Formats: sequence, structure tokens, C-alpha cells
Amino acid sequence: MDQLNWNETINKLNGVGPVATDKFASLGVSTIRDLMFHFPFRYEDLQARPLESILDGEKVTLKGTVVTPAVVNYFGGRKSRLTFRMSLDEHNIISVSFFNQPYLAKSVEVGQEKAIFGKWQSDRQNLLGMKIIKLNEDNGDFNPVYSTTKGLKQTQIIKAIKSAFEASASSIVEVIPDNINHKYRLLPLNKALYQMHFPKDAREFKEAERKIIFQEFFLYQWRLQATMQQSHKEKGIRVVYDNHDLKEIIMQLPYQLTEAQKKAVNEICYDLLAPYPMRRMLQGDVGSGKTLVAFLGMMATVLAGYQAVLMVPTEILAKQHVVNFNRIFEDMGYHSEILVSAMKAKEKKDVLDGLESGRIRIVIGTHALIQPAVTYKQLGIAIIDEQHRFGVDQRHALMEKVEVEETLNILQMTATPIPRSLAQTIYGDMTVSTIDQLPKGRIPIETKVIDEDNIDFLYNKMAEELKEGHQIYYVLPIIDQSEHLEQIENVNAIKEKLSIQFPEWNVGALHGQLSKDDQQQVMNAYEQNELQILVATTMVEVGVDVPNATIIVIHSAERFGLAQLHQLRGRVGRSNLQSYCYLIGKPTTEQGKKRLEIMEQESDGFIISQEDMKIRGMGDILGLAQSGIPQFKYANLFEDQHIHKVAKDEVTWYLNHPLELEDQEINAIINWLTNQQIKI
Ligand SMILES: Nc1ncnc2c1ncn2[C@@H]1O[C@H](COP(=O)(O)OP(=O)(O)OP(=O)(O)O)[C@@H](O)[C@H]1O
Repeated sequence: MDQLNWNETINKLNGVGPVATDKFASLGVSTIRDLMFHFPFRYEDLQARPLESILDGEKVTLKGTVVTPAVVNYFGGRKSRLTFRMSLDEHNIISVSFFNQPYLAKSVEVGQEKAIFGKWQSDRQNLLGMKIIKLNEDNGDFNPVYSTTKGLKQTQIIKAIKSAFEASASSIVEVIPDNINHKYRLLPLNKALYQMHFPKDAREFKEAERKIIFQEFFLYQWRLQATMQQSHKEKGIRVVYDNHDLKEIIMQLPYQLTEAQKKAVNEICYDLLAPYPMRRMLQGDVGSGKTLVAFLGMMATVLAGYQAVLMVPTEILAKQHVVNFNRIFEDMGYHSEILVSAMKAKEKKDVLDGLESGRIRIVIGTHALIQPAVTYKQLGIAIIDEQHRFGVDQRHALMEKVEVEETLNILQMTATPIPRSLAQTIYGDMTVSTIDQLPKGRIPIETKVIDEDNIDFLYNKMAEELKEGHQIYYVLPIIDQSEHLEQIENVNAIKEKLSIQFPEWNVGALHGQLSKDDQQQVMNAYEQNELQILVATTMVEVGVDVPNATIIVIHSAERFGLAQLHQLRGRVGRSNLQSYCYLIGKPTTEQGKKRLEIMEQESDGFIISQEDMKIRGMGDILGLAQSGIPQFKYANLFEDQHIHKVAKDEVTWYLNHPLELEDQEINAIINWLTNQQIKI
């Protein structure tokens, strides 16, 4: 067969017809290259292993010859146990048993070769069978198992991949420079790819995997660091403010900054003064006081005569920040305005005019801030809160608002903090400021998982806190849009129930079905303590700040991811009052149980995000997908940290020593990065 370029579509391959092409497309595979990167999600290891090396309880696949017929014994009514003996080699005969699958007897005959996947019970020399693996002629001893879709068989996938290598192996382009491959003994890419699919044994698989992981990190780092290098060459807006004035402002704040906040403010100010544009990520745990740090960044900018914007994900949050900002800074002579889409035409026009003329120096809002109608006179800084909700495109839209040669200063904020060293590696195109300290006097939140049957306990606790004059959140999940309406009914039903239970207190409901105005009214009433209990969907998740709230009840807690649970919990414990988080839920999975356990034991957001990465891996995690932490196809940021570090250091070195690379090596990297969308 003629060689095909690996960027060709898979229907050009022998044996891949239109039906299979469609099926592959639903798996995200359209080109030969995609197919080569469609790695097995596990392998069936049929290789003989000495029995002594298999641990009691370990899940293994053992292959052997059936030496006794299968016998089925029934017990306790319809329960059954099927047993037979199997010889693995001339010295070892083991027993195999299957519970409650008597029909399997038909497929076990003396003399047949069988491979059984199951749990090894060493004391009884018995394999507790879970699955009989089909052996066919194509089986080797180490077989790939692919994730697939209905109508696409494993054998078809294997065939297609084999034909991909036959047709296109020579067009696989190496992307890691030779010197690096050599230095770390990494396989050439074509070999690594082949071995990912068809390794002879676990060792060959590991060897291939190491190359693939390295390559993924290497390309990611190249893109990050090259962007960073570029932005350092750009001219930034130099925000030259009067340090004395800024200090005065800090002195007049209602509370003293924590050491961590001071450090972050210093780092931001350093960037503002520098001749290159700020690219900084501000991370800190929930309630650690990031907003105030952001406000001070805006103040420095305004002192230097520029305008400052703060862009947040929801209108409720924009309103809250404007109120808080004005409460703190109005007396000092500074005023912020709001810009959101739901505004009266006249008010909106006033704000737009004010921004264009330069009358308004500080504006806080939502996406409305980057609509084409908005023109700024002299924008100096853009602060983007909860950066995950804003894509790269929006960042660019903001940049374009600065019609001068200099590039805008950008500060991003995230409330999903990750350990400092990891943050530095993955936010490589930004410098990271970390607030790793809570304001003084905060008492750890008491967290408890409770059963719905134990609701009296909860009601008693709620009554106690209400009597103390404190407030309560009661949150229900909306994970899937299809359950939206049903869940709003639940919000209303719970509101009714709680109104009956606590007749002397006011209960409000907040959800997406209300108009923006109504939402704002409910929120205002809660902030003013006119409502004492707020029943809400997860709308309250991000950034809502009502320090008088001391209880948060999270309904169906098992359905939330760890990061989100931690975010929600952070709505309480925002003052010096003892606060409580009650998780109502009955987890049915191991992971669900583990998440709730971690919530009960751990209050530190840095540790929680790390645990999250461990439990769920980095794949398509809901919480993390939203957190702005990059997704890798294959590598795991947490488990493969050491490889990441090496890749990062190599990229740094080569970017500083470009002459050490051959032209075609640089071109290969650039081609990879432009052909392949690596999400950042
Ligand atoms: N240095 C400080 N001393 C005392 N209280 C503070 C301090 N800094 C901030 N606060 C208060 O702590 C609360 C939480 O601060 P802020 O809203 O800035 O946190 P955050 O990090 O943005 O939290 P989240 O990620 O949950 O939105 C606010 O009520 C704020 O007024």
C-alpha cells in the first residue's frame, strides 16, 4: 500500500468503511494521527506470572488448560457456585470458581485453553472468576482494550490501528529534539506510539508511556513559556502611582491586611510598575481576601491616572463587589460603577459615556464590559475573577479595548488554589501570587455528613443559629440542565417546608428561573438580613459574601465534586463566628464516600484540590474542567509531576539557547503546536 500522510482521514485506510468511520468520529477520531493517539484504556495481561508473586486479593488474568469438567452446586435457593480446575503449567493446578453464573458451565470443556480474569485467593489457591476472556488467534499475551462505542468492536479497532501503522508509520513526525530523547532515553515517537498499542509486556508499555507523557508536557510548556517570553518583550502600560498615597489608603482600610495579602499586593504593584505587561494569577483559598487585594490593584492603577475594570461571572457578584468597594473606598473619594447587561438604557448609556470620557475610573461588571459598544479612555488594568468562566477569546476582546501600543495589564483570580510548585508549573505563562493565609480570628468550619433521616438534628442546629441572629444557606445541585425545572420545584418545596418549620423567620428562594431583577432583590434582602434562610441552587457558589451566614446545608452532597463542595462551604466562615457545613447525602460510590470524608476532615483548599486530583485523575473532571487547570489527554499533572518538571526545565533551557536546535527541530515543534489544539 502507498504510504499515507497521517493527517489523512481514516476512511483512506484499508478495511475502514463509512460505518466504522462514523463510529470512530463519535470517539473523536477522524485522522490517522487521531487513531494512533487513541490509546487503550487498559491491557489484558495474559502473561504467565509465578503464583507466589501474586498477592492475595489481587485482580489478575490467568491462562491455562481446563483439566476437570465444570461442576455447579446450588445452595440457599437460587445461588450457585461453579468450579473447575485449570493447569497453568506442569507444576501448578489451581481451582477456578464463579458464583451465580451456572450457564458458564457450557463454555468450559476439559482440554480447552482459557484465560480467566478474577481475584486471586492465595490460601485456597483459587481464582474467584469475574470474566472469561475470549481467546482468539490474534491474542498475544498483552492485549490492548480500547474505549469504544456501540457497533465498533475491539477487533475492528485493533485492525484499523494496525493498518494505520502499516500505511503511515513513515509519516509520523518526531517532535522532541534528538538530544533530549537521547538524554532521557526516550523512545522515538513512532516506536512509542506503536508500543502504546501493542506492547509485548508491561515494561514496554511503561517505556512508551513515558515518552507520550513527556511529549505532552513538553509541548504544553513550550507554548506557555514561548508566550511568556513574547509578552516580556511587549511593552506594557507602566502604571506609575504614588506609593505614599497607596499606603495611606491601606492604612484607612477597615481591617489590617494579612501578611499574605500584603505580599500579593506588593507583587501586583511590582508588575504594574514594570515596563512589560502584567500576566499574573492570584490564587487563594475561599474567604482568604482575594477581592480586597484586587481592589488595591485597581486603586494603584487609578492613582496613576488610568481606569480599572473588574470582570466577574455573575451580575449578583458584580453588584456585591460594587457595594463592597464603595463601602470601603467612597469615604476616601473613590467610586465604582456597575456595568451588566440587565440595566436600564439610560443608566447604561451614562456608564458607557463615563468610560469613554474617562469620568468613570473604576468599573465592575460582567461580560457586558467587553461588548463592542464599550470604549475606555485609558484602561490600565483588567482583573478577571474566576478566570475559568472566561475563555481566551474574551481575554483577547479585553485586550483589544486598549488602542495604544502598550499591552494591557491582566490579573486573573481563582478560588481553586493548588500547591505553589504545581501552580508555577501549570500557569507557566503567568506569575503566580498565592494567598495562603486566612484573615485573623477565623474559626475552622465544622463539617458533618448527615443522613436525611437525621433531619431533626439539623433543624435543631438551624434553630439555635437563627436565635443567635445568624443566617443560613440551603443549597441544591443542578448538575444537568435537564433537571433544571424539577430542581427549581424542589427549591420551592424546601422553601415551603422550612417556612413551616421556622415560622418566625423569613425564607427566600434563589434560582435561575427568576428574572435578574428578582434575583437581585432576593440577594439584597438576604444581605440585609431581611431573609434569614436562603434556599438556592448553586448560583451562590461563586464569591457570594454574607459574613453573617453561619450554616450552609448542601443537599445531595454526593453529587458535587470536591472543589465545588469546598467553594460552597466557603460561603460560611467568612467572619469570626463559628460556622457549620452540613452535607446531606448518601453516596453510593467509593469516590462519593471518599469526597464527603475528605470534606469532613479537611478544610484547607490547597489540600482539597490535591485530593481531588488524586481521586479523579485529571480527565474530564467537572470541577477542574472549570477551574482553568489545563487538561491533558494522557499525562496526569499530579502523578507525573516529576516528568513535568524535567520537561519544563528542558523547555526553559532550549528557549534560552535556540541555536542548540536544528531548524527542522524548531519547525517540528511549531508545526505540532499550530496543528494540534492544546487547550490552555
Ligand atoms: N485582612 C482581612 N481581615 C479581616 N477580614 C478580611 C480581610 N480581608 C478580607 N476580609 C473579609 O473576609 C471576607 C472574605 O474576603 P473576600 O471576599 O475578599 O474573599 P475571597 O478570597 O474573594 O473569597 P471567595 O473566593 O470565597 O470569593 C470578606 O467579608 C472580607 O471583607
